[in-house]
Amino acid sequence: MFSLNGSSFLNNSLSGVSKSLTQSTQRKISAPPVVVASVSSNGKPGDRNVSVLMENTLKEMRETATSSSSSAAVEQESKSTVGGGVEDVYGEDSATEHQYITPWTVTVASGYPLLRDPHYNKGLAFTEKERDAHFLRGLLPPVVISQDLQVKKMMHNMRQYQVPLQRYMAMMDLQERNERLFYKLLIDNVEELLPVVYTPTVGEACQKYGSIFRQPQGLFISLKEKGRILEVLKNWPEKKIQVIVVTDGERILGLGDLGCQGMGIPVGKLSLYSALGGIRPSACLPVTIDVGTNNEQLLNDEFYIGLRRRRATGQEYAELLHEFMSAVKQNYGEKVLIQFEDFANHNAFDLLAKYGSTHLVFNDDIQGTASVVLAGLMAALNLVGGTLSEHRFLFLGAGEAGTGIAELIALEMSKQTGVPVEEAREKIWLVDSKGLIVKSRVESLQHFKRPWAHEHEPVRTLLDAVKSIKPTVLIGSSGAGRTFTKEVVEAMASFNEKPVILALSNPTSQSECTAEEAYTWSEGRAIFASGSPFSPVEYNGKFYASGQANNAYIFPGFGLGLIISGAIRVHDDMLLAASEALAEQVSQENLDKGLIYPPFSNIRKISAQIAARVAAKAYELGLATRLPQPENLEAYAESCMYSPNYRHYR
Ligand SMILES: NC(=O)C1=CN([C@@H]2O[C@H](COP(=O)(O)OP(=O)(O)OC[C@H]3O[C@@H](n4cnc5c(N)ncnc54)[C@H](OP(=O)(O)O)[C@@H]3O)[C@@H](O)[C@H]2O)C=CC1
Ligand SMILES: CC(=O)C(=O)O
Ligand SMILES: [Mg+2]
Repeated sequence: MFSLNGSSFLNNSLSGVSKSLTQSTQRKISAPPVVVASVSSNGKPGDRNVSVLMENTLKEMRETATSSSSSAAVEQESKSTVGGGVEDVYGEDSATEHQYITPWTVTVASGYPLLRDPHYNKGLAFTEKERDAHFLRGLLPPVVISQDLQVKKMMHNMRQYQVPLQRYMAMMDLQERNERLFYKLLIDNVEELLPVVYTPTVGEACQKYGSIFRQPQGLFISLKEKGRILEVLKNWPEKKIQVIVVTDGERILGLGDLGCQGMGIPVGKLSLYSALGGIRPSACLPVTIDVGTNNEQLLNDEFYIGLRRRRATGQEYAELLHEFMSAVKQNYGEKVLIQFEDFANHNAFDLLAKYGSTHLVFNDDIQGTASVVLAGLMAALNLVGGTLSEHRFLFLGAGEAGTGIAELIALEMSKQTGVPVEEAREKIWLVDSKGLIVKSRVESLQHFKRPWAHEHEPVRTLLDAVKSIKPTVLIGSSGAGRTFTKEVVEAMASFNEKPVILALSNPTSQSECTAEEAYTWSEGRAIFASGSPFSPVEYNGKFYASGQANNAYIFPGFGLGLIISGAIRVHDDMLLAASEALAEQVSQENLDKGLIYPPFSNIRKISAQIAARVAAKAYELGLATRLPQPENLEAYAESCMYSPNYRHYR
């Protein structure tokens, strides 16, 4: 924990601040948009104590600068000329060797640094008045344009890039250059840009992260930092963190172990938290835990950015994760949301179980995916008829996504019908890489598969499982592309008037089938949605638009709901509430087009509704700490949402 280390630190550091601020305030006293501090390793930039200290000092020095009498600080300055030189400006010389001093740089972000500060930069949108007030004259060409025109220009430029990765890099550059413009662009063009900052392009970006790496985004916590994670957290410039998305890079989308290069995922997910869910960007912290990688290609890649060793496992892994979880709680408190993302299933379930009762944790792949798929199924019932428990479900893939979804469906069935969850599970079947999960395999199954081992003779292939189970709903969550073959889709279409087919695996290359395949092979009868987006498909002169069954519909609003209610734990009923809220947003017009998800263009409104329902559930369950409960949770959620429009600088 940062300590002022007695009064010597305070005195020495303040004398330096005094001088620097006196100079700043002489230059420009009015309204600095930001105070930037560069400090030694004991005083962290942005540390709450330091910030308060500096803000107070800044205020004090403004008064000092306008006062004709000499202040105590100035006296201190003039006295401290002991160690040589004309003046001991920063108190370096008057400090003994045993005292700590702080190499302060206190500046107002005006002029050139203001243009280089992504939080405050507005580029050509700085007004004439702002250009005068903030020393920007000559640093920008004469034209002043609106943020809307900047958006139009950026979109025009983006559309020139033919290669998706170039668009991704352009977006990342923009995020690093002008944060508000980045979010405005993303919010105003969400359907076009989601595939750029998120799946599928983010997958390619992670694969090539080492080569395209320019600026670090987020915190990298590796085994090298063991024993020092709290210290590392304090290096992050923002202190009021509300959401952390953390990965260890072992199961990045359906692309496998990408080690430290998985960082693209927390960065992408958090940009959606802000754009789609309205969480302030400064409250979001992307983290990658680097325990090595088993990806030989990366280990041999000279541009690889992570630890060049094989993955730590067992105690070594658990200890690092535990230190991280403890440090997060110590640094940010009980109510910071920790979203586990793209961990391999042999760690994901255990981490969720271990920290679910002590931290506000949410596994997006297990829980967020479950909630989004359940919502899609609730909407699909309007097209295919029947209740949830009147359908039969078959999954290809029995990992985090597959068993997570299956469990939430069973829970919802149980709530609707009153039958025990164990009985509800009997309507749900899963296939893994070894075939249908059946009772005779139970001993060799991982714990999360065991509840799904039903009485049935062994079945090796998906096609045989489809023929035997005759599901009404087929869900792909295997990460294995093109596994819904023509025969599989045709079989589904042979005994279902409207087969529901969800190809959840990401990115596009891993999708179990394409939209075109689903519609063509089912003769236009499939109700289809996929994890990564597909363009509309023409079949027999009719256009079919498929929806995107992706947890991006859920986690931003879900997280917002937890935050606005001050929830301290995640509960399954909150996932059900989120599913209901999302399903209700599917209009008759959407359904008429065969869509089981609403368009992303309306996502902020949808997120506010999800947030309101999740928050209401948190209050109902006694898990909310923000009291009293706001009367209108939806209006409250909307009022809390970050807006990327530029602010005016005085
Ligand atoms: N659309 C969305 O919102 C989301 C999509 N996903 C996607 O789902 C996929 C899986 O993720 P997740 O569940 O976390 O991964 P896991 O690794 O936890 O699970 C994968 C499962 O698929 C099985 N499997 C793999 N290959 C085959 C194959 N060829 N035939 C049959 N079964 C196979 C595995 O079998 P075994 O156990 O025998 O190894 C395992 O049961 C990924 O592509 C991911 O991107 C994930 C989360 C959200
Ligand atoms: C969408 C997502 O979380 C995944 O594919 O892992
Ligand atoms: Mg994921």
